[in-house]
Formats: sequence, structure tokens, C-alpha cells
Amino acid sequence: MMFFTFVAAAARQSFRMSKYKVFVMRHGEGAWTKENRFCSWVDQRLSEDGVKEALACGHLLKEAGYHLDVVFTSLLSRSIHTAWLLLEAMEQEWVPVVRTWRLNERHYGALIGLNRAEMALNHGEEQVKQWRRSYDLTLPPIDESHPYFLEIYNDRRYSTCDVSKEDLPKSESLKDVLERLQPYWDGTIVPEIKRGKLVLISGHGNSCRALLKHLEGISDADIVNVTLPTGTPILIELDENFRPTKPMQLLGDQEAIQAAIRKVEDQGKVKQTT
Ligand SMILES: O=C(O)[C@@H](COP(=O)(O)O)OP(=O)(O)O
Repeated sequence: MMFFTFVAAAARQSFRMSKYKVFVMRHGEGAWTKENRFCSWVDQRLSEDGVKEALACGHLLKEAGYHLDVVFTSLLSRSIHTAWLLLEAMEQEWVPVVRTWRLNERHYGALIGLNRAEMALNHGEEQVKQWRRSYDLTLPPIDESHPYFLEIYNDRRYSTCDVSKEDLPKSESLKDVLERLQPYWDGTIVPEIKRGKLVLISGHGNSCRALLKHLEGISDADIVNVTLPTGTPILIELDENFRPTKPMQLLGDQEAIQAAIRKVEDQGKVKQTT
């Protein structure tokens, strides 16, 4: 197996002993990726390629000899299906899958459903990059006139959350995502890891970026240049104080991973090159 070294500020520092491992991964490709629309809290399923990616991740982790103890997902089907397919490929279907809205994708507000390439044509590629990747830029909120408002907020899954429906986000920056995710990381996921459990988080492009920013100590400026491919497990090794002991590793074929990252970046361009 080949490993890709991702340079992150905190992980370049002094040598420390690894005590814990955790996997973070973005789900397999979603159905709307092909249409290049901001999906966010719309509950699209995996594309055919996304199903293959999730199974391939499971095979990769199985071949590497990993035994998972618990998988955390968002409340969105593409994240849950990725967990199921991965566990099936690992022949570890019995492993508990725990769902939380706090791992949901960043709420893209009024941008939900819009086509990224059309946005780049109308507003410029740099503006679209800022909307997609900046740390503290909040987007215009979704309101009741939005075509997906009722589909999202009338969904029964959002009556199961630890906040009321009214208090769920209507738009988020990456900073907001980290703020709603961190209490769950600290209060629910970290205790499992401390109990010696091997945890995999099957999240989304931006909920995973928020978590990686926190764990790897990535600066507000540098996080703009972090884009995650779909269906690629990221191995993070942490010391007893939950600080990274080495750069995070994106597992799999390194050329394919680079191509997958470029494909996601290109979604925000007027013309796609991949
Ligand atoms: O909301 C979406 O469409 C994508 C992220 O979009 P970008 O931030 O890459 O534009 O999230 P995911 O496919 O990981 O659930």
C-alpha cells in the first residue's frame, strides 16, 4: 500500500509517540457531484462510482488488517451508505454505526442546489473558491422560498437532534461547522478513542475539513487550500494529548488521490479539465 504525506503545520513539529489512531473520510461520490450542484443538507444518495469507492475503501482497510470498533456518520444517506458499504467490504458489518447531525455537511444556505460552474461563470472562479473553502465566510441563509427548504426542515430525521429544528443552521461557514462539531468530537468520539476503540468517521468534504483543521492545527489561511477527495480514508495518529504525531496520511494510490483532489477543485471552474 502506498501512503500520501499531507503537509500540515502541527504535524511537522517534534517527534512524539503515537497512542491513538483514527480514520476520517469523506463519503463516496454523491449523485449530485455529476451535476456539479452544491448538495449540502439535501439527502442525495451515492452515485454508482461512489458505491465503488466506498467498497474499495473497505477492501483497502481490510487488506491493511484494520479492525474497526465504531463508525460515526452524519444524518445524510451518502455518509451512512458509505459506512455500510465499507463495513460490508471489510466483513465487519456488526460494528456499530452512530449517526449525528453534527457531522452533516456544511450548510451551504442559499447556495444549495446551485451549479458551481455556472456560479464561476457569473461571479468568477476566485469568488467561488472563497465561498467553498474560506474559513469564516458565511453564506446567505436558506429561507422558506428556497426550493429545498421544506424537504430539509420537514424531514423527520431533524426532529431527533440535540437541538430544536428552529435552532438548526440555515447557513454556515467552516468555522460554524467546527463549532457545532467540536462538542461532539470532545464529548462522544474522544472518549471512545480513549477507551481504545478504533474509530472511523464517515463524513463530508467540509465536516472532515473542519475536523482536520482542529486535529492538525491547520491555520485559517492554509485551510483554504485543503480539498478532500471522495472515498479516501485519512489516517491520523495522535499522542496521549490528542496532538498529531506525524502528518496525516491519505491512504491508497497516490496518483489517483491527486487526480481526485483536482477533480473536486475543478468543480469550481468555468470549464472542467478532468
Ligand atoms: O455539499 C456538497 O455539495 C459537497 C461539498 O461541496 P464543496 O465544498 O466541495 O463545493 O459536500 P459532500 O459531497 O462532501 O457532502
